[in-house]
Amino acid sequence: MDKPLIMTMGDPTGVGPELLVKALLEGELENRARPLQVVGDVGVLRRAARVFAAEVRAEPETGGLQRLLIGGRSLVVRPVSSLPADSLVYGRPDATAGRAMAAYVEAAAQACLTGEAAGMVTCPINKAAINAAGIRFPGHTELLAERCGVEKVVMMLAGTRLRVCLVTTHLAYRDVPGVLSGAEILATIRIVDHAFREQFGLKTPRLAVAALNPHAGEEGLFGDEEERLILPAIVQARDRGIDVRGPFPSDTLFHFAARGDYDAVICMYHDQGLIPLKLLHFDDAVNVTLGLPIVRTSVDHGTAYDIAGTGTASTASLAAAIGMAEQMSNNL
Ligand SMILES: NC(=O)C1=CN([C@@H]2O[C@H](COP(=O)(O)OP(=O)(O)OC[C@H]3O[C@@H](n4cnc5c(N)ncnc54)[C@H](O)[C@@H]3O)[C@@H](O)[C@H]2O)C=CC1
Ligand SMILES: NCC(=O)COP(=O)(O)O
Repeated sequence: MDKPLIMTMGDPTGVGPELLVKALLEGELENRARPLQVVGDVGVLRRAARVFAAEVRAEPETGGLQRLLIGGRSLVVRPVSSLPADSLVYGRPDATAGRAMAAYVEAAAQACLTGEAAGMVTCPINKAAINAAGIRFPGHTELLAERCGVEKVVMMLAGTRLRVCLVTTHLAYRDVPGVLSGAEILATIRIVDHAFREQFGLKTPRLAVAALNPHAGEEGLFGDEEERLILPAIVQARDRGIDVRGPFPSDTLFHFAARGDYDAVICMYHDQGLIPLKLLHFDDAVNVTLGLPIVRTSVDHGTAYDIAGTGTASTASLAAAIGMAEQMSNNL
């Protein structure tokens, strides 16, 4: 049988569990290229089913798995926690919930690393809660890099019109200039170029690099990172045969990328890339970790506490993340 894709349930107090149930009830998890499994918590998924007034029946399954029939549709679950589902409060994850959401990620990564699973698709976690549980990572991206033994990975958020790839990820804005280096920028460009060729089938990816400062530094008047760090990295990448241009002022670059001039924009920091991306693709973008030895995609959004438990969260990003994981796992 085809290896499964594993979906992690995410924060039990966020929208992750109900998104999985909603996608199941919408038929989104059926007739996929690969079988799907959820790593999570049966009690929490039962609670999520109640949001949609869906009946749940449990059926025996082998190999430590459990099969839930939710509204008549089948979901295979790897139970990793047994949280007191009915006393969890939406938007209030404690350290126990933090430990559980990290354990889902660890279990899925392990299944991918041992070759048992073809890839993983993650639902959102709360970074503060996993840290409260003593798991010192700012996000999936960094945790997975460490667990896979990879020094550098790249967070990419991808929509049909725009893809953004980040040189730096989860850190305070004031720390960005100090962390940026020519080596990090070059490594990011190389990982993106390699992943596009090998995993996304682009023969010659066309990459653009965003400047850090207004007007790309205005000849040094507003900062020198462009001349000192970004341009030398681009020159080195071009010497290696990569089609990469820039640094371009970022106020105009995303417009040109979104109209199709480039396959991806290399961005210096999180919000530089995610603001234009979410403006265009709030519902349906996918978060992908490039440079891992395993396939990992994710929804592009967070735990959405303001609507958790209402059943209104959109499943579009989850569906797109599953689709992209299927595509990437076929290219392994
Ligand atoms: N991959 C991950 O694990 C991610 C986790 N987070 C975590 O999520 C938590 C909340 O982050 P926020 O910045 O508030 O972002 P958020 O994405 O959770 O919410 C921002 C706004 O978008 C709406 N929204 C989010 N997803 C939606 C969906 N599927 N359908 C309809 N509306 C949706 C929310 O209701 C909210 O109004 C934080 O703890 C953060 O660390 C955030 C992003 C990614
Ligand atoms: N905003 C995107 C984001 O924070 C993704 O974080 P993660 O995938 O590393 O958990």
